[in-house]
Amino acid sequence: MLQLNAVSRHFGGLQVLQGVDLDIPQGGIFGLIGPNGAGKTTVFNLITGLLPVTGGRISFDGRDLAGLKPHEITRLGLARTFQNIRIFKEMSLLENVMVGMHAHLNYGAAGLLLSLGGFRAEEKRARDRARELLSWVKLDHKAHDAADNLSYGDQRKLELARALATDPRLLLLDEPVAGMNSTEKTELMHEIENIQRRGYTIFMIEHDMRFVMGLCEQIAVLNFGRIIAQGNAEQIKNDPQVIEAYLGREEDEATADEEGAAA
Ligand SMILES: Nc1ncnc2c1ncn2[C@@H]1O[C@H](COP(=O)(O)OP(=O)(O)OP(=O)(O)O)[C@@H](O)[C@H]1O
Repeated sequence: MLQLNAVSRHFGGLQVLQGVDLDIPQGGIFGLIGPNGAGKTTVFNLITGLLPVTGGRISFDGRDLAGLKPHEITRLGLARTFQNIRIFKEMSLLENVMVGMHAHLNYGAAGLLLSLGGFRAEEKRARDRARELLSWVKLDHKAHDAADNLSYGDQRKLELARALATDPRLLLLDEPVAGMNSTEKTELMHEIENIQRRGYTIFMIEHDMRFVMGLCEQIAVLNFGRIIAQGNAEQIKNDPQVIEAYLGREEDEATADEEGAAA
């Protein structure tokens, strides 16, 4: 569904991605992991058109995305959430999701929110759909609350509902469980599985190993801008290069923390 072929990106002299090949198959849940600064968010920024590639090719359903603007890529059926939450805190949850829909309606978000007369029928459809999407992440009972009042975990879920509002076929999630407690993580795991069962393809970046390993059928590992391994959870856990580059580093940090605490 989504293919990256020999993709590279540099920022001045800093080579952040080199020869990245990825193939995200339709219908699955695919994970991208790697140490801090490996280049994961840059991969999403290139896919969604926020940054141009400096080499290689990205295609979605066989269509080259080069030169397309972010909103044009969204219209092709590709949506994302961000590592840093980007919701409108002064708006209700329902309004936040409805704003996400405006790319697919015939008039702008402002008209939608002001309930301009001739748009009532379409507005009702949008509202019903927004409420349905909120129910997918178990937030429909808070539809009229201000987004500002949500816990951090619920704000992440709201972002997910808003991304779904653009009617994507592929959903990119950038660290969906960052800041969530373990109950929230378990709930989100089920909600993402249900979203996948509804026919969506999911591609996520996530640091939480239990979450990634529990949810993703395929996982790719990025280290210093290169894909060093790809496989299922079992293969990734046992890959010596991954252990060295990623899991090993965590153990080093844990050991250092223990030593620090003991000192
Ligand atoms: N717009 C930019 N300009 C300059 N350097 C950038 C830019 N975006 C990212 N970088 C650099 O590229 C490298 C990779 O960053 P990126 O955010 O893609 O990593 P990441 O794997 O997502 O990290 P993390 O897990 O910490 O979020 C970092 O060294 C970062 O400083």
